[in-house]
Amino acid sequence: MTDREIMLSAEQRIDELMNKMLGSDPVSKKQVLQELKAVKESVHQVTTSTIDYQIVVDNLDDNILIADASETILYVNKAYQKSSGIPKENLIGKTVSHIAETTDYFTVTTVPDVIQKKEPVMKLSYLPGQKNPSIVVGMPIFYSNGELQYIIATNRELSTYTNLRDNYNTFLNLLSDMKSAKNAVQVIQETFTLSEKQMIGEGKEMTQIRKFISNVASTDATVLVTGESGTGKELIADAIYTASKRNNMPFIKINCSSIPAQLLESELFGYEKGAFSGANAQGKKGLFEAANKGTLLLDEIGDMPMELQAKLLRAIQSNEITRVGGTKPIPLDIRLIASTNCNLKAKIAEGTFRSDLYYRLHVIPINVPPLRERKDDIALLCDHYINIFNEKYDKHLVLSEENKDALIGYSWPGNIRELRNIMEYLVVCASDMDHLDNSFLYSIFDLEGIDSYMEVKKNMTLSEAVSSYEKEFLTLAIKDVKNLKEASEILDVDISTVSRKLKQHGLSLKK
Ligand SMILES: Nc1ncnc2c1ncn2[C@@H]1O[C@H](COP(=O)(O)OP(=O)(O)OP(=O)(O)O)[C@@H](O)[C@H]1O
Repeated sequence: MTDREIMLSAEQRIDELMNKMLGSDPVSKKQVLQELKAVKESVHQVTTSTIDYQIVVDNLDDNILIADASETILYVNKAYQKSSGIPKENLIGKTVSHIAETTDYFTVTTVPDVIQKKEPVMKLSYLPGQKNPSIVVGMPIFYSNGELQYIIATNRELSTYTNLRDNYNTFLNLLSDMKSAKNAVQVIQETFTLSEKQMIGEGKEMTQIRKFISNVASTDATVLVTGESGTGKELIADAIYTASKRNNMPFIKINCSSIPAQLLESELFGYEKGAFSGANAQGKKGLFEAANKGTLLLDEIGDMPMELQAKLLRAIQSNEITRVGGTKPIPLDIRLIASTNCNLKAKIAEGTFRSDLYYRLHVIPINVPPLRERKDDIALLCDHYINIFNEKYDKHLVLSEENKDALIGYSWPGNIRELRNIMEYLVVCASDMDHLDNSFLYSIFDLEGIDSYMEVKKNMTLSEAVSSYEKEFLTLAIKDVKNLKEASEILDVDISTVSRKLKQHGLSLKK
């Protein structure tokens, strides 16, 4: 039985009892008491075992109005009275249409529509005194025989939903910021994970860098590694850490440009509890604290926001940090390595990098030259990566001397990262060719690197240079050409000349 049915049955029993007492049949006092006791028990069951829904609905934040099938208002909650400014005594017992006619509160009402349609109705309405529209919803409640019993009308300011959506978007943004912050940090606990990566290069530049690494590794001096992207700055930082006496302590690598600026400070320096909304209630250790006694690599330091540069400078100068929202300095013992592919001097000149920080970091500078300036290493690096990828993909690619000359001639704008990628591509895509033609190599080179390739060819006679240029020019010109006629049109020479020139340079059109 529902609570309502229990109460109705109790009411019915009391009526019967009263009729009995008033009727001609005599009823004993004992009998009356017994009956009343049973009624009391069933009422008690309802009042003690169920939630007092009236209190709940009274205190809901949504405006709630309940009307019956004749539009008569039966109930309004506190929120409704507050937002309408009409006390419940002026509403209860009146019809919705009457209130709509006599007050300006009901500009839009759903109750008559629900009565007419016998289905939920939703409308937008401006309630007096509200800047934003509200969503008004009317819900029908039916008796078990399908007759309309009540209409429950609720309304809520639309801004609540839009705020919710904005909060949700903020939450999503925060989540994606946190994800990118997580990816921007690498924590190395032991050296062996790094030892797989060999540093290749026997040329004078790499020999000097190796010597430098072995000299500085044992000290705690700050190192600033500069060089173009892909030249091996991170590998050098790894080598310094591996050879240092801190190699059994954590090595934390942070890519400053990948952590969203608004998170960088708290990621680096940590925060105290309650420092900002959304923060962990207990506060959090920053990466500086996590790297204590170990090594910290600040990669892409040139992208660090100016405000944080001041805090970083203080931390380096005083060997202590203060968490965001905190006042207590925390002493630290960290070996710092910074790296960048930016020209920090130029950044200082344009006012985006602090010169005092630059000089604090520039204690031991290591500049890694681009690959085009250490050509002696190119063939070694190619062989190194070809071996690695041959083994990985179970292939047997061998580069010819001619291939190596072309690879040495290329200017590698993406440096060793590009070389590594091209070697992987060759092993995967060209190891089944009978002969790896240089024209295939040119076709996968970055055009930027090919342009500079032309500039770097020195120590040649004019006719050698012309012939070499002609070959490369033809290689590029016929890259996407299907037949000799098309090639002759592009080059503006007759077909027999194209054919002769291609033969002379050992080139052929793509099948
Ligand atoms: N001397 C080297 N011998 C073998 N591989 C190298 C050498 N230097 C770099 N590499 C490889 O080249 C790739 C790029 O190196 P790394 O990430 O250290 O460059 P980076 O200068 O830090 O680049 P970025 O500035 O873009 O972060 C890596 O795969 C690395 O292992």
